[in-house]
Amino acid sequence: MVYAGEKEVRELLGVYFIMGSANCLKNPIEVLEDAIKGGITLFQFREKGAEALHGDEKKELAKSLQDICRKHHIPFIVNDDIELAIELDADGVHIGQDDESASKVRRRLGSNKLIGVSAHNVAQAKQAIIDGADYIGVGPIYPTVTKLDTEPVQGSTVIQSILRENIHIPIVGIGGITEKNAGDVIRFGADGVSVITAISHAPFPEKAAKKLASAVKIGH
Ligand SMILES: Cc1ncc(COP(=O)(O)OP(=O)(O)O)c(N)n1
Ligand SMILES: Cc1ncsc1CCOP(=O)(O)O
Ligand SMILES: [Mg+2]
Repeated sequence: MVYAGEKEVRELLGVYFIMGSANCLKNPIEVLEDAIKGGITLFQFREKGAEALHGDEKKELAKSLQDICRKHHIPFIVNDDIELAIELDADGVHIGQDDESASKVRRRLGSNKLIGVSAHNVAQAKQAIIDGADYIGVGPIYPTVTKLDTEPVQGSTVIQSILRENIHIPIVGIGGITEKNAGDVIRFGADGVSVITAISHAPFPEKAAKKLASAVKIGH
């Protein structure tokens, strides 16, 4: 998939669903299919944590989820695992400050893949641009129980300081985002919201994704 540019990336970030097998209360394939029906715009495969799959099992799940994404024209992003992303010809990767450097990843993936970088302050946002990132993930905006090793909760502060400095890069908020606060995250200045629990733990993931999509639309 080749990305036309920044406007398209901002639109793709709208409702960015992140999931691995450990996050799901039911079959991840069903969860993803429901989330797509509900209107997610981007998907990240994040197979992480004590219960996560490894090796061939991880790859097989990734391929099944990628097939569903392809069928519905939803870009498929891989978290952390650059080798897997290259092997599957994924649409992109998301990396954090402790992962492989974004500039190296850009050189490895070439110019037509989407690269997201986690940024926790203005300096990291500026560096992400220099390194060739297409978007930054900023968070945790609210308290989250999904990731234990996070930076302190930021609320609106980091997004607003990035915007105040006129740093120009698509931004997605992450951490503790629900249908109730998603609109606020957009009003802080984010282009979209990324969620794990709000969709993967919802009794009806399709409904949850629909409500998030509508909150994001209203927030804009
Ligand atoms: C969209 C998005 N934003 C931030 C993150 C977090 O990445 P990272 O800091 O590398 O932490 P892990 O997800 O790897 O535990 C993300 N995955 N996606
Ligand atoms: C991966 C990640 N990075 C910062 S917070 C977070 C977890 C977000 O999960 P949830 O939407 O369940 O709070
Ligand atoms: Mg990471």
